[in-house]
Amino acid sequence: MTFALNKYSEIKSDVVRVFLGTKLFVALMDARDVEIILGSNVHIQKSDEYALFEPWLGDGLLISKGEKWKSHRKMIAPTFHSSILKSFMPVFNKNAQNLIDSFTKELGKTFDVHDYMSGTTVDTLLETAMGVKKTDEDNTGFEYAMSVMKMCNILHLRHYKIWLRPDFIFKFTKMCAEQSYLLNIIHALTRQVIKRKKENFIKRDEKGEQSLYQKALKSTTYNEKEGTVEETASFNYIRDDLDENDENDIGNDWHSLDFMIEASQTKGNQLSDDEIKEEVDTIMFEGHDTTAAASSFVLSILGVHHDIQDKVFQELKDIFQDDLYRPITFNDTVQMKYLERVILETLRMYPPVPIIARVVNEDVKLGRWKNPTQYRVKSKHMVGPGSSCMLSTMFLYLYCISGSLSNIDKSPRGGMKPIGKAFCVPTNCMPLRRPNDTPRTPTTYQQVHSSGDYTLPSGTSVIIGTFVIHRNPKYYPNPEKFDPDNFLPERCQDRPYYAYIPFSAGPRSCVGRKYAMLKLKVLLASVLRRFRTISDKDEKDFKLQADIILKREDGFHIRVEERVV
Ligand code: HEM
Repeated sequence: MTFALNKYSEIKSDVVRVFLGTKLFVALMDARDVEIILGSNVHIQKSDEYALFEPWLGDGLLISKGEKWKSHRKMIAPTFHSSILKSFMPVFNKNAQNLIDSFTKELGKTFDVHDYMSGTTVDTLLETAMGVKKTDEDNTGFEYAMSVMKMCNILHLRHYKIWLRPDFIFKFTKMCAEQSYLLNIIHALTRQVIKRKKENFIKRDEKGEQSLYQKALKSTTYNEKEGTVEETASFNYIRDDLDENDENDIGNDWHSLDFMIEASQTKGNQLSDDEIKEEVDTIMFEGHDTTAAASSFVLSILGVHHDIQDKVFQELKDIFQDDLYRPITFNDTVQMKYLERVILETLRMYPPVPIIARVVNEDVKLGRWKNPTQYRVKSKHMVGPGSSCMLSTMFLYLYCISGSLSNIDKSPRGGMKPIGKAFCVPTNCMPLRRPNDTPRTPTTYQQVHSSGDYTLPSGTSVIIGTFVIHRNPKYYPNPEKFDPDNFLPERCQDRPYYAYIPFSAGPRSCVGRKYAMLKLKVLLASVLRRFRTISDKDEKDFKLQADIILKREDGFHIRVEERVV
């Protein structure tokens, strides 16, 4: 990633294009160009690279397109409404306590915090979004998390080793058998969960219980442009854990999956059992690995910046006062302003989803946001054979995971090792051509210095490099410095909205972002009010792993010390 960033600093280009064979990829680095794509209701189709997820996620929300995506999104978005999320607070607190118990056993040792964050995240998701409780002996969360991690590694390898992409070749590899084995574990869990919840729904329906889904729809409006749900009335039937005796308390038995099942039975919604399964798999994948990476980055980065960690602790002391270890309420999380800035800054520097890709199905003019400037490339910025440019660097990190299936299990967290600079995209230098020219052979790339009047031809795969945009000095004056104050309101106000997109933005943005922020606050506040985290490595020595989800290749190793209060 650092390599990618250095290259970007050298090139200073807002648009970079690459031909892989006849396929055109264009990377956008200017927030205003990014807005043209992400902010649009038209360019919402994911690029072909997402197709490898299909055996796992089917045609779920992450990949689906057209009317199917639109209607499912509309159905699922209300299930992440903040008032519903409040009812998850007791589960977040319980899982935070489990995490603290695990950390207590690690006192004085160096350990990889990602292992714990990953297991906890799956358990929390199962219990909140899916409504499945686990017993103390139950290892489902961990087993599932490990399977997800290994599946990501396989997908990664197929992105990188393009000859493994066609199914007719892939099915003859050992990896295919491993994939089937892992998908069996993953899908068995989702099938079992759905079956149980459906039985519950039928019982509730027979008893004539009220329809929460209908109420949720009545109390919200769906903002199609932003893909978000807005509250039009209060959900007073959902209990905040601050309320002692709420007569509208319906208990904690309702979860996103219940809503989905109920929605599927509601007139006008077409949602088959298979479709529910696809959405459950999607939510479990999207909601797990991203949050585990984000929380692990926060804990290791605070282990480096002790002054910032002390400020977080001071804020927590001010909020909890004499009762430092009491369960965290939703109201407490609203007061965690500094911790929130720490999380936002971590997601800026280490966005769990470092790249987003879309395909445009019509010509798209960039640079509409300004007077078209001269379409130019400085010759010193041209890229010669065997050298690199920003987009190939992005591919480098997308594809630079080496290793065969045999080493999946050997690496510390079931991950593979990057081969770094050994990767090279075959290139040949070519003069800049107008967008509609036909590509030359075999693979070419070059950068356009500014987006100017550039037009993305229909069929282009558009790459949005969140990681690079988040470190652009145009938007963040000192981008390599971890500074939570980047998110003070006065600093945010002049920054383009699309210069900060850890959850993507626009109609296809992350449906679980509020859930993620709430859960991160509860888990992190619970850990940080009890322990001080210490990293023996400096931030500059963090080795970032080019993965579908951004991680540390060297592992998230920290030590924890109990705080003396
Ligand atoms: C820190 C945590 C998270 C981050 C950084 C994150 C980031 C993202 C990003 C960047 C996308 C767009 C991906 C793309 O266009 O390729 C996305 C989509 C999505 N996320 Fe998240 N996410 C997080 C947590 C969650 C959680 C907790 C859930 C659910 C419980 C969730 C569910 C989804 C779903 C269903 C989509 C697909 C939405 C659509 O295409 O309509 N995410 N997320």
